[in-house]
Amino acid sequence: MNPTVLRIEALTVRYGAVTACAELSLSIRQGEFAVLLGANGAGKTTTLRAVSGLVRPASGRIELDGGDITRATPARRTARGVGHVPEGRRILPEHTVEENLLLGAFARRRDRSGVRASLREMYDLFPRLGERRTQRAGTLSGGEAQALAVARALMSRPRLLMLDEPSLGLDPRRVAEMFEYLARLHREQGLTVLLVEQQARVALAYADRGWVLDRGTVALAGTAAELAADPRVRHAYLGAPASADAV
Ligand SMILES: Nc1ncnc2c1ncn2[C@@H]1O[C@H](COP(=O)(O)OP(=O)(O)OP(=O)(O)O)[C@@H](O)[C@H]1O
Repeated sequence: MNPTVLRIEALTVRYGAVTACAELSLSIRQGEFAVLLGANGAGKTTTLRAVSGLVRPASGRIELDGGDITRATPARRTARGVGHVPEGRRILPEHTVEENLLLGAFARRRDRSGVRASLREMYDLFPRLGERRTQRAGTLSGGEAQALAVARALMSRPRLLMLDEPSLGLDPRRVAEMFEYLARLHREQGLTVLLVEQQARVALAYADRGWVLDRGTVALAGTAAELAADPRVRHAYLGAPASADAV
């Protein structure tokens, strides 16, 4: 069995009086493609933010490759292999495509030849970014901007790539392309992926397994096939009528 890349133990995160994660525990093994599902406000985004160090947990523990990162700075976590594509992409519109990519490799900046090689890899993977490398990122289309956000996270050579709603604002064809691309990275490079996605059908088609969060805690866990067949998931996230599940 592959080693555990990410372990979250009894994570509690509060925003004032709101408890966003309530003793949440889950773990992901190397090379898994995992998905977090759940209604709005279930705590999915907060879980990713806690792993990348953007929110401070009230209690609990987060481990990466067996090492405690609960109190590490976000930069330290990036250097240790946490890649995060936040909701809304957060690319720098005034900077060029290439400058955005180089920012993703900031922790590796001394390895100039390695960074150059990664840039070439990204332009091979996303030829449109190569064509536009001297263009301001603000001029990219929605699909290209999403590709840039993913490529920027990959420039840090993450052990774990977390993506928050990567399908947001993309048309169905681009969503399929992006998932195909992630699946290829996962298959060919063994990249470990943790995805938050509202489009449960497409996410479960690509993921190995997942969790459904409810009020900050894991309500259901299973393989992607088990979740896709579960009446509660089918009804709440896959658009199946409740009556069809009653039999
Ligand atoms: N910055 C914040 N300040 C106060 N409350 C917040 C903040 N961010 C999130 N929350 C609250 O924490 C809870 C969990 O939110 P979170 O964004 O993690 O859920 P989510 O499952 O990602 O939902 P969505 O799909 O809507 O992004 C919600 O009740 C939300 O209103």
